[in-house]
Amino acid sequence: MSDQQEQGSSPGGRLRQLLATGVTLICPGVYDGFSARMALAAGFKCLYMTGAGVSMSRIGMADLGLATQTEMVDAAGMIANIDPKTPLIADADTGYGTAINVARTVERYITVGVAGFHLEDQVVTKRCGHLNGKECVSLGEYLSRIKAAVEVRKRRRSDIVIIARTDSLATQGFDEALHRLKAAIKVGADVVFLEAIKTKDQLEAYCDAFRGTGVATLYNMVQGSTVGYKITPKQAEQYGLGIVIYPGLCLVPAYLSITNALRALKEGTVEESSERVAPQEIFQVCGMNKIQELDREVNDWVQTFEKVNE
Ligand SMILES: C[C@](O)(C(=O)O)[C@H](CC(=O)O)C(=O)O
Repeated sequence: MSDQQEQGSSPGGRLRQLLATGVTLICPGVYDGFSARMALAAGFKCLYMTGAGVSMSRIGMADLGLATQTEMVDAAGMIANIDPKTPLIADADTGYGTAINVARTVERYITVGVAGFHLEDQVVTKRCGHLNGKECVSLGEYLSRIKAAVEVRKRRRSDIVIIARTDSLATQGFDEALHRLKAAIKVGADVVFLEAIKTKDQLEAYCDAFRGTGVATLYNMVQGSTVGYKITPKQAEQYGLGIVIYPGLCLVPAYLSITNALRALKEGTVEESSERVAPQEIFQVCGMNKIQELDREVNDWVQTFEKVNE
């Protein structure tokens, strides 16, 4: 019996079940197999694949719209399948082109087992939502992206969760941003994501606008951002937010710790570091026991087979 059959639901279905509980879904941002393994070991119910993290870890580039559809799909598929029972929300940026590119992105996210994804209205040469100088496409072009995603979901009989993100708060203001999110919901998106909320008032108005509508609201907690308004998980629950993503949760500690370790090696003080971990401990987080168990089972089977067929 496959993992999906065992759960009686698809990745999208599992994410929908979590959203239906009404409890704020706290999603750590992961960007590669290692960070995903650590988040799974920590027991999170849902993971978020940060595009910024994938861009930096996979191609060594800042979040400036350089990661391709292929790179994003590969990363998402690998992460989603480490533990298929834990749903993955993946960044789909702008969908990587026009409506037909969006359609292909969604097709491929469905195929590789992504549970939900967010699609935004920045121009294709996008940038991190917490940077200055963003540009957004027209409402019509934005909705064509959402519509393409909705159509693919329907044609594939999929229940993948479509999260409509707008970056237009920075470019056109709060009312237009809200208008875009409401329009995206009418087209068929499931969840809204107002990017780079700056103030408590904006956050409250955002939550009020969707309270009682059955539409879950996503909040992007970019810790350390000089732009975004910061809240705690407890406050997120009080606001009634549906999902909170933490894109930098793994990325920032990795940056700080690795930089320190490199500095220590450069300065010749590496041996003094007290925080050593045995390789076995890390390999175990990355599935060593299960892999070796399977290897032993196969070897035992081969031995029995050889004996019987001597
Ligand atoms: C959410 C986001 O799209 C991401 O890639 O994780 C980024 C986060 C970041 O760059 O820190 C964003 O545009 O907010």
